[in-house]
Amino acid sequence: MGGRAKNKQDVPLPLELEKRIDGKVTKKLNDRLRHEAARARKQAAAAKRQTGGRGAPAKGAAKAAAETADKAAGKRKGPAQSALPRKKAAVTTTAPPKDEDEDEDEDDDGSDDHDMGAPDGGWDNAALESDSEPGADSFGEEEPSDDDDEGEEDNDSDKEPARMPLSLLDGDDDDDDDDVGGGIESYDEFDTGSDDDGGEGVTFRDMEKRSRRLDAQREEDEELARMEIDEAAEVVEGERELFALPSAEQIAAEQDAPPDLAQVQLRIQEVIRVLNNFAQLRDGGRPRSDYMDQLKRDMCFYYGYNDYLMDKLLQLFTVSEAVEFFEANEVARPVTVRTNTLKTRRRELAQALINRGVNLDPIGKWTKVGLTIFDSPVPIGATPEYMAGHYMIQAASSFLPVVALAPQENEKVLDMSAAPGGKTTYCAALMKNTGLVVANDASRQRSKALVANIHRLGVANALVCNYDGREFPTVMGGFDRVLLDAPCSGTGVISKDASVKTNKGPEDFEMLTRLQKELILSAIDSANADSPTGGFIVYSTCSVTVDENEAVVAFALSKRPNVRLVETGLDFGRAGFTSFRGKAFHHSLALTRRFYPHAHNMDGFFVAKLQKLSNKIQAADNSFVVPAGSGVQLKQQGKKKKKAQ
Ligand SMILES: C[S@@+](CC[C@H](N)C(=O)[O-])C[C@H]1O[C@@H](n2cnc3c(N)ncnc32)[C@H](O)[C@@H]1O
Repeated sequence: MGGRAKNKQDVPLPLELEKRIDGKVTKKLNDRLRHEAARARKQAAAAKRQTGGRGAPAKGAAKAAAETADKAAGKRKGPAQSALPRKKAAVTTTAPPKDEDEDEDEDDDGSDDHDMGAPDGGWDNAALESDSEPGADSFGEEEPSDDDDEGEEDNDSDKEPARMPLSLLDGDDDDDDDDVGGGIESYDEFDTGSDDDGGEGVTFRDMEKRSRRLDAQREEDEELARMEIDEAAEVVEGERELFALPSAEQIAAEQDAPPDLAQVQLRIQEVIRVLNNFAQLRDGGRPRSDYMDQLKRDMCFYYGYNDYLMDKLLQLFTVSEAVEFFEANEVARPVTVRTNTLKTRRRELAQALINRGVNLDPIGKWTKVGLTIFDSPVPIGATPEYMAGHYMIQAASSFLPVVALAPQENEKVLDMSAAPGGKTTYCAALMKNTGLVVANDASRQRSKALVANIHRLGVANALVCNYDGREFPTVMGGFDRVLLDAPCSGTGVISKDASVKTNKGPEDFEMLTRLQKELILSAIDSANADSPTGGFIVYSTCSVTVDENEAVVAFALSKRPNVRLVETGLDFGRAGFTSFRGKAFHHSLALTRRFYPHAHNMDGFFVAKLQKLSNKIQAADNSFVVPAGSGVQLKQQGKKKKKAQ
């Protein structure tokens, strides 16, 4: 289990690290750093003016201002922290103005910088937006104006950098902006005050002097503004080139060190940024595979997947979308219920639950029986309505195969792997308790819940049995519709069962896909192509891997040319893959539907609908094979028997 999996709470980052994060956080941080640098310079300029612009003292103030700004920006020298990816030019992008650059190497203590910024608020921007003013303000008060001794400055620079009290790290961005504005205002006031030297009356010459000083001041301000803009551009540009993959030594050191989730999360973002703009942001000649390898390592650790599954899932998505998928798997899907229309109507059920204080909404336009439960003061699996069978707690995705199957009244329907019965009972409801639903499941144990649900929901047209689905055609056949909600790896329901992340290896997928292929052939063979109303088979899984979905359906199409894919009737979801990793599937695979937690806010799911066109299969030698199960075979055998008699 990876760090992220163990600790779903977002990770507070040290300021030092926050500085490097792409996007909103980085922008805010950069804004803050620029504010601080500008404020420091302005304060230095103010100090300079205060001393009449007489060189040395102002220089000391400016240097101190720059030092404070740099410290606030986490600027440091010395060896990079072990195993941290180095960011080229990261320091220079937030550097103070030129006249202070000479001291850049001296102002670094760096030992405790991580203490500065670990925000309590976690991985949001709150703490980032807070902690600039106190340092800058205290700087303004603390710095002696007459310290221009280089030696002393050097010594000062070796001192422990002043740390901001943690209590001061809790402000917000607005405060920050206000204070920047406030700084400028007080600067103006201060400056105006300085003109009233000695309380002398204002003379024309004074006015000229003041005017010249104001002009000089304006020029200085404009220069500062230009520098700020240049600096901002430099930061953006710098960031583009900053990230470098860790060296082998750094990776080794990282493996020996305690896990650092924040660092890994940061690197995931950086690598994705590089991969998304590889030509511009790659590090020298490093190939894409180096970045992918690092990304996989980091994501396995951060999200807690084994290498095999990580590889498999990364094949499905762009790296950015893969992260969305992994993130969505860390969040529970909304609780949803299906109204049992054998006993009530959705409106009545909703009213009854609302009367109990339940906060709910319809799931969406695509279903007339689903409700999303946002919160409930009572356990939703123990209300009187639940006990009375007015609803089934059922994932929204689990409605989809039944919607696609669309069983009709008086039909004969097979649910080949039915336990615990969410789909069986939905079929029965759509069929208004008419016809027959054969609810089969190989597991006797799981069938107990199936039977219980059938009873609770008042299903009267179901027959429960426990065959291995692979032998079903030899047991019973001639179904109008067959649902195969196949046993699968569960990669679509990781938010419900995180053990999938680590407990599925190649042998599981091999075993499962073999079983799925055998089951789908059985499901096809159990359907009657001559059904006046049906002849349909729906194959579904709660997995997102291609092996268990498109590849299984493609296999079925190749082995059973008497079926074809048809529209599922689901007007959302993504089209299935028609090719994957160099392998082309039949173009009709686009008719299958994929659902993802990050895209559809429901469990990952796959739905394919097949129509059986004939009960016979034409063999290579042009003879016809009639597999057991369709019902036709029995008739033919009967005919043969009659002939023989
Ligand atoms: C995804 S679950 C079915 C969920 C069910 N359709 C529902 O909606 O409640 C897969 C089921 O397949 C059953 N199963 C596994 N191997 C089987 C086999 N060879 N034949 C029939 N059922 C099998 C499992 O016992 C499990 O209950």
